[in-house]
Amino acid sequence: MLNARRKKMSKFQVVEHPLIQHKLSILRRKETSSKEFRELVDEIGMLMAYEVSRDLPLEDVEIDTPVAHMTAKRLAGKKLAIVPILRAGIGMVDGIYKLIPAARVGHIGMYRDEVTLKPVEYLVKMPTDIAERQVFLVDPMLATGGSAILGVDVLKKRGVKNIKFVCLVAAPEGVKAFQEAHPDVDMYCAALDDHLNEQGYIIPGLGDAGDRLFGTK
Ligand SMILES: O=P(O)(O)OC[C@H]1O[C@H](OP(=O)(O)OP(=O)(O)O)[C@H](O)[C@@H]1O
Ligand SMILES: O=c1cc[nH]c(=O)[nH]1
Ligand SMILES: [Mg+2]
Repeated sequence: MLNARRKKMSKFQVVEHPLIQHKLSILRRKETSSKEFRELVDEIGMLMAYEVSRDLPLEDVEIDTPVAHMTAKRLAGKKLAIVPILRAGIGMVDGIYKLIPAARVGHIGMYRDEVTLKPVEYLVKMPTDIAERQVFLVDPMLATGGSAILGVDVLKKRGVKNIKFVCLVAAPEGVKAFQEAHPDVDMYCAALDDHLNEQGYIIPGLGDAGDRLFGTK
């Protein structure tokens, strides 16, 4: 069940903004170079951040413009962190950072074992006050869901209570597994694709996001 029809299920939102959908189609094409791929992931990351940050609370602040005094708005209290799942998640950080420069960045290193498709954790580095921050956990791909689920486990183990997961391409299998494991974490993606193939790749997908970003393999 993909939507939040049951009482406790998290939100699952496909962000259908035309700019995101246009850029995603270029991203998927096999002819797209690593340079273009990096630029597009950066741009789509920024556009996704616009949607994901829509409900951030505001507070009043007194300011002076050159001609008058006014009560303006600023982001209230809640501190933010962007946490990419390495490697591919790194590609989404800068775009979000540009919009929210006060955020801190934590890193979770993980790769998928090619045979078992289970995630293997190799690095965790978080801001010391991560438990008090709202976290955007980012990774372009949600396939079986194993990496994102473990990413949220890592954050919850460190006391983080407010997490949103942001990806570009999701498979239905991964969405289902994620919602079952973490029904309290909202999910945002740019596309919900059809299925996983036998090697655990998203179909139609875009191939291996990490390899395309960094020109490996
Ligand atoms: O939902 P899952 O089945 O866990 O698959 C998704 C994971 O696979 C990819 O990472 P990969 O293991 O290729 O590592 P990389 O980013 O270093 O290439 C991707 O960036 C996700 O982290
Ligand atoms: O299709 C997929 C699945 C997992 N990881 C990727 O980079 N691509
Ligand atoms: Mg990879």
